[in-house]
Amino acid sequence: MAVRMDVTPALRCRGLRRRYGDLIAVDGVSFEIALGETYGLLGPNGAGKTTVISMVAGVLRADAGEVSVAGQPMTPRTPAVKARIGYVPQDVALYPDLSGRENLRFFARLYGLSRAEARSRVAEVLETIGLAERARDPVGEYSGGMKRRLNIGVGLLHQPRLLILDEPTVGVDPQSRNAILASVEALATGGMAVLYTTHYMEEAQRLCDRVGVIDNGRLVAEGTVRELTALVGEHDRVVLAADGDLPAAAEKLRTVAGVREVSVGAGRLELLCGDGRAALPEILACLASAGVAVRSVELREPDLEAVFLHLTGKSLRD
Ligand SMILES: Nc1ncnc2c1ncn2[C@@H]1O[C@H](COP(=O)(O)OP(=O)(O)OP(=O)(O)O)[C@@H](O)[C@H]1O
Repeated sequence: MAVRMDVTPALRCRGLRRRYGDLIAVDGVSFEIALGETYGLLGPNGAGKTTVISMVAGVLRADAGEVSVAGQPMTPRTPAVKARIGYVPQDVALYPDLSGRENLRFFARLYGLSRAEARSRVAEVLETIGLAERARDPVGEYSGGMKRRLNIGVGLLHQPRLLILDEPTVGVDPQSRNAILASVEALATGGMAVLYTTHYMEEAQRLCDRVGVIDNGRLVAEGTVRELTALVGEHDRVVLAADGDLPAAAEKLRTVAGVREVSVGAGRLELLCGDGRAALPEILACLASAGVAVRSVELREPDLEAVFLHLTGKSLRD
């Protein structure tokens, strides 16, 4: 007998729409997140990421569209569905005079955990967010990044199946940024579905199993990083700083297998290759035989920045 797999997604959104006055902030957004999957919404400031996830989290009414969590439709009358979600907004709402542990205990009790449950759950969460050692200090003395981490901890207290994070690393120091990324990775490995918004393509590349590229309120592409970079033609760029007769060397390089284009600048050669890594040994041998001294080599593989530029004609960065 065939085994039936449960393929109900952790989250399904269909046709989400929202306008603010004349501005259509979100214009028919649909996507799904599987159990244990980390899905990134990647787009520049103002693309509509916060509006999408506020609707997903049930804190903003959609003008149209549907959200279901683990197969259950979400409506204002389904608090049990909301309870499966941990939503971590950009704004931090914590009590500065209370310690990190006291803040978490307060929210745990608010979520209805018993005193004993709260104590053990708070201890677990402090480990997950890497703040156990600072748990006794008042939150007013925390760095911005530590406050962000504690905010994520609040979203984890009730053990949600789906964690929604809205640009959790914006304005955060590098140490906290790393701690946040590592926590998300650990949670995903533990089976949590994660919806992560960011305008940092490095974060999307590191964390996300699949990425939805959002611009002007629309999803313009979706897929794994590999699938998305294939959209731009999968050309690697090899940039060499070199001394010698570069125009003559460029002529020779054009005959090397895998090299598609060669351009020459002052002390610099730039090559487009199908697979830069594979072509590199022959490129270097060719340059050596042409009497060119190579000072540095840089291999740039296509990234999500290139994908975004390709799809929208704009840069992700401001
Ligand atoms: N309450 C509001 N009233 C009017 N316009 C709004 C409101 N909230 C958002 N907008 C507008 O809707 C669009 C989408 O905003 P949103 O915050 O969802 O984008 P975002 O991708 O999350 O950007 P950011 O990275 O800056 O948070 C923007 O043009 C924004 O100015």
